[in-house]
Amino acid sequence: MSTLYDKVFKDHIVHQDDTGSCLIYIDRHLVHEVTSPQAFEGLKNASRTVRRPDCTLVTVDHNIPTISRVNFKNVTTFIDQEDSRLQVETLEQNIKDFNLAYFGMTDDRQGIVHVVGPEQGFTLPGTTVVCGDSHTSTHGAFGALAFGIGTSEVEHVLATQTLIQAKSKNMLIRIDGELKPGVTSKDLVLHVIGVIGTAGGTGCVIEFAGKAIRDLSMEARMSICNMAIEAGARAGMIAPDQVTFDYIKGRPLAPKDAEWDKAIKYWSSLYSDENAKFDKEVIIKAEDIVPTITWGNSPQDALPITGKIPDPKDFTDPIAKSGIEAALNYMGLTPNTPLQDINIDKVFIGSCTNSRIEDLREAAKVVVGHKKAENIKLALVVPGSGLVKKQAEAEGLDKIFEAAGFEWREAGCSMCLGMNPDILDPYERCASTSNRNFRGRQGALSRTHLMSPAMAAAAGIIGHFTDIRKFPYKESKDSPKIQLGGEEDKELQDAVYAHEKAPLPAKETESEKLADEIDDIPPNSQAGSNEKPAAAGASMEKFTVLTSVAAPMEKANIDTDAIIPKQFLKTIKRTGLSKGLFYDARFTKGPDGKDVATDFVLNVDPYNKANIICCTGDNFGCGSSREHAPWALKDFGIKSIIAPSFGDIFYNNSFKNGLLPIRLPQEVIKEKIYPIAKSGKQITVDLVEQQIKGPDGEILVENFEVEPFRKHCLVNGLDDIGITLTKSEYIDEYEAKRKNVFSFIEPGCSVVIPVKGTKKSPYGNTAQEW
Ligand SMILES: CC(C)[C@H](C(=O)O)[C@@H](O)C(=O)O
Ligand code: SF4
Repeated sequence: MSTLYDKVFKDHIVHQDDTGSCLIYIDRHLVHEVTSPQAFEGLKNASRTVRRPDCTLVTVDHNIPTISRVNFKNVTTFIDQEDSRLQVETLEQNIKDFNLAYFGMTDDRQGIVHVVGPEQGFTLPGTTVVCGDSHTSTHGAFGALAFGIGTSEVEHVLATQTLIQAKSKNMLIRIDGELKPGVTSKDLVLHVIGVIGTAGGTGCVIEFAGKAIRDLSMEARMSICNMAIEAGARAGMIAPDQVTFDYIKGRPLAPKDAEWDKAIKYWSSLYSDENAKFDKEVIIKAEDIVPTITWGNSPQDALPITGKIPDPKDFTDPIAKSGIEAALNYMGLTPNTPLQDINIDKVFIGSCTNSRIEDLREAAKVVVGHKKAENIKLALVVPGSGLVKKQAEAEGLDKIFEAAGFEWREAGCSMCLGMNPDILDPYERCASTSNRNFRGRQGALSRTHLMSPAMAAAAGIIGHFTDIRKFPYKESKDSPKIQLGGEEDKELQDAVYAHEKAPLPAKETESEKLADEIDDIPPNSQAGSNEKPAAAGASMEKFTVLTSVAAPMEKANIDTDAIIPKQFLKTIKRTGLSKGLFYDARFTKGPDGKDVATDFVLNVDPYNKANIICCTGDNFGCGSSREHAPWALKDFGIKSIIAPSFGDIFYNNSFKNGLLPIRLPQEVIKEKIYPIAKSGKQITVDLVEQQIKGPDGEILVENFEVEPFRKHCLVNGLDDIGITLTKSEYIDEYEAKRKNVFSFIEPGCSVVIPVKGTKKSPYGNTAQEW
């Protein structure tokens, strides 16, 4: 009895060593400019090549301006921001150096990686899909095992086409029944995150199932899996079905003819067996979901549009209470204000969550015949790819938006993250279809509220948040017919906070037991320590015993945007990031515009020299896959972080950089470690003994958990690309089998056709005009 995830994982195991650590094969690797420069540099330094250029597809999305490209000549003249330009130029140079398939800015196929992959048929059911980007979870909508990775892992995949992975837990989220009119997949996923919390899926691969999911289009399914990462999950998956097959058929990189038939046969076996065991199950009734928006700085701060801003007085848990107070303060909101009374300044329709053609159609249906409200300074519509843009223009959607005063742009990440010129000014409030409402996400001091495309468009027309079910649609014969739901408000408003009070019970199941057993196996002495340093890459500083003061932090959901804000991601190096660490918390601007240090804990003696962080709140390092977060921590001198739970990608990235994240029960941290941290006394983290000791050598934690393979690498200072390359015979063997059994995914990008009017080349890259 296997789950969908179990099946896909099993079919990709290249090798499993006696520590239980698995080497899995990666079928599809998407690459963008932000998380790849250091990876390519690593390859070059080690004289390594890209193992499978045919499995590697590259585009540019985060840094590019979204203004008209009519006068585009090349990125050097087109991109004004120096650091953005350098990142894109570096990417283009790497594409040439490694001969990779690339959709550049003159190509209609360019766009946000997570829009491009599915659109091209590069993303296929049952494949493993990775990218140095957390929203790679999007591709799970096809029944692919798709997850974000850090830059070290990008390098690992480029060099070996594999990754070292531990098996995650299985979580089922079943949505029974039917969604009511006016309720979209974005409302559904925001509701789910509101209910389970941003740490609800930690350590799990979530399978979304149930009638409400089956009824959704592929694009709507993608919006759901896209945000699985916001629920803390490693990945989100939906079993492929006829809707999936119909979407893929005929796409440029999809299998054809006999290979198509062979593919369908395999893809049809990809579902969770009837009695398959899930470690966690959540069942939600679709009828209970109403249009949902966020109010705070975490995607779990989701409320029905009929609700009101929470009141900290209603919360007893000190972390939840102070978290709400801080969010209200940042967001400029007053407790108990009805959401629909809140005015906005800007609208952003776009991002890898909601920039596909169906999203634009939904927004256009709302906008048609209306004008944007007077208080709206800017309403941006940014298609997810050049092809989405073309399609929308063919349908006349651009004209509808422009007639209403909305701006129609070129494809890119745009204001989702603001690594490009599209940003909010300080204190501006935005109705946004993106996926993260973290502090400063859309610009310094920006205020982001997440919602569906129809709700964002409607807010742009009315000038404040509004219930789409009451919106006065105009002109369109196919405007949705909507009836309002019954008594939903109070109960729903409470339901979405359930996660603050009672975390979901996690029963010990088969896979958990297996994981525990694997943890008990002693480290494999063959896995690297006897290798020659050149092969095994003994390049990391060793971690054995560390004694230091621990900087106390009493906060949940410390996201990687907070650890290192977006402006510091434009570097092409791994070092020099300590200034950016917790930048918005550590610095404020003085009257002369210069940075002035705040009293943030890491600025204050003795914690300004701390090597350890002790955090009492859940989910440290949630959000983005940026490896810049551990790089910045390391640069500052932090070597270990103790917290009740971590964002999965951050946890992984930390080990790759010689940092030791330690998960401990919250009570243990609060009772035994936090008071010592607060007192400014030192603690000792002993990785060899897996113990934490107090200032007088007393044992505070007898045996903390760490996977044997990770411990082995840290204690010996081993980089795992070297270790994996010693297993290349297993990779060869797997590839031979893949060629035969999974022949339908073999062609990959080798069939990418170069842009018109240029020379042909095997991967389309050398043929492109830059
Ligand atoms: C830049 C990239 C690492 C990041 C991510 O991983 O998510 C970005 O896409 C984001 O949305 O924050
Ligand atoms: S979340 Fe935003 S910044 Fe990240 S990949 Fe998606 S669109 Fe780009």
